[in-house]
Amino acid sequence: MADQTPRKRIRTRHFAQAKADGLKITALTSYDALTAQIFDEAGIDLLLVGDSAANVVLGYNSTLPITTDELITMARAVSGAVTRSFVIADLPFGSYERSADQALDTAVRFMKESGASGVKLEGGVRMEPQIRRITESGIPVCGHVGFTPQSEHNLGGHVVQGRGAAEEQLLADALAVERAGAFAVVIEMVPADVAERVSAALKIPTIGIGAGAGCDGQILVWTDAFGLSQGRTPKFVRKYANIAEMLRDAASQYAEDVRAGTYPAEAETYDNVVPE
Ligand SMILES: Nc1nc(=O)c2c([nH]1)NC[C@@H]1CN(c3ccc(C(=O)N[C@@H](CCC(=O)O)C(=O)O)cc3)CN21
Ligand SMILES: CC(C)C(=O)C(=O)O
Ligand SMILES: [Mg+2]
Repeated sequence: MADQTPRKRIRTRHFAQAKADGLKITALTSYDALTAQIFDEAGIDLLLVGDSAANVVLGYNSTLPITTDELITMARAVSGAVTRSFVIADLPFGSYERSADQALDTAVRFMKESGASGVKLEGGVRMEPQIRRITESGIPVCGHVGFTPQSEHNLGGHVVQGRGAAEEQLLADALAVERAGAFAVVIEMVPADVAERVSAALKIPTIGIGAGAGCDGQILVWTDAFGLSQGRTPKFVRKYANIAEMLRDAASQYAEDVRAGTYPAEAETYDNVVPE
């Protein structure tokens, strides 16, 4: 979608317009002000303060433990750092499943306390009441269907969704998200032909992750795409940089200079002249 030319703040209507015009939507996760400002300057349309922060920031092995308070702090940092990107935050596991009321309470907290422009939650048909209640309260919602990491124990691990007979359920889930009023939907780890069919069937844009090029946009966890995540990354990740190597080299160079006494040099030191 839109190159960097218009610096006007992105709104939900721009995502609808992008789909109508056949312009791809660009999205990345962000968890702090430093990366948010850089991705905003780079022209990324949508920044997701994902519960993947549980994995890539906090070092947990699933997204389940991260809390609403923790994500709100990160969402506030990201929201405050952008001038153009549309910022949404994940509703964490346990903060919306019980009822539409619970979901609205959590979504309202994000809007009041973080300055994000919307929220994302996982689930299709089963989350229709939640999505409807939040959108009817004036809060943009992004859905998330296919592989939904908060349900990984129920899904039996990181497993591709929507294959074979499961294709119809996936389509039903995506249609439910649209019917409930969402402005977009993330489709995760689904065969490319299935995601393409869902994208064609929906009026709202689809944002794929491991769902092929037929989606209306793409999202990746930034630490995966730019080489900061440790260990093996999912098959769908393309590595655009090796930030981990750059940081390691910079840190060991610094340590070497300190040990050698070559840092700090005189120019990096204060003299003892009392100012007038
Ligand atoms: N760093 C990170 N990247 C992500 O894309 C991501 C997260 N964290 N946390 C939340 C969810 C979980 N997701 C994941 C996590 C693992 C696989 C994965 O390991 N996939 C394997 C195949 C399945 C397996 O063998 O476990 C793959 O090679 O694609 C995929 C998506 C996507 N999201
Ligand atoms: C992978 C994306 C879609 C996500 O939900 C996250 O980063 O938490
Ligand atoms: Mg998430």
